[in-house]
Amino acid sequence: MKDDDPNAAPLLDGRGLYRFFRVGEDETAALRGVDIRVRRGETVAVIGPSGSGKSTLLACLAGLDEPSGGAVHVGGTRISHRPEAERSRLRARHVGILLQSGTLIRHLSVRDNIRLARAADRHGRHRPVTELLDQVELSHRADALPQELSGGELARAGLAAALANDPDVVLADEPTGELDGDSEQRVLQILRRRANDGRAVLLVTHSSAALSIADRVITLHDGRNVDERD
Ligand SMILES: Nc1ncnc2c1ncn2[C@@H]1O[C@H](COP(=O)(O)OP(=O)(O)OP(=O)(O)O)[C@@H](O)[C@H]1O
Repeated sequence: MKDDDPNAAPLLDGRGLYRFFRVGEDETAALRGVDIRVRRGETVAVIGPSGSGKSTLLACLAGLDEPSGGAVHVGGTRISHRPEAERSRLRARHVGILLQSGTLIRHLSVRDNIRLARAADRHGRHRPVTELLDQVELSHRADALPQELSGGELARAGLAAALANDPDVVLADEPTGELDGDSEQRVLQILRRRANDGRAVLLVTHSSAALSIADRVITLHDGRNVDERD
């Protein structure tokens, strides 16, 4: 099967995903049978109202959380329903994560944050730190601490760390949330290029600029996919 065959195995594959949360007597069904696939070369956006399950879905796809039912495969390997240590290892190998809250460690420089992200996958496809800094146009800020960066620089530093192991899949939760137009465009261009280079990108977003780089948009409502449009 060729990579450009629409039936080729997706790089990110979540099937029949359920996630229940129990708080006291109450049970919330955050996901109720979500199916999501992102193929090589694709950027897919997930939208939906507050509480529809977007963050829960992203956490399950990243192996940060376990679905109550269904299965997640990344790069052809099952990441769900494994011990935490194994999920961490697979995550470091296959997944780059960008969270709104940021993923950088405060007391480490941008350069050391990227090194740390690389070290998480001991045998991985490490990209040179200088190349990563260059790609996000932050070579001149390599020694800065995260809190010394502007919002746009911080987002790009997080992106460099997420790309450090050349992941098959990038999962991003509102990656351009607080950014002005120029910074937003720079981050989106890097993400779009990732997909064009044959990886897969999944974005949870409300931004129309971010939606414009997506090949497909998936809408969640009450923990279910309600439709899909190109
Ligand atoms: N750890 C948790 N414990 C209990 N309920 C949770 C937990 N995490 C999420 N939920 C519930 O699951 C549902 C989906 O939440 P989720 O955060 O995935 O939605 P979302 O679409 O990302 O929302 P938003 O756009 O507001 O961030 C909500 O009803 C939420 O209250």
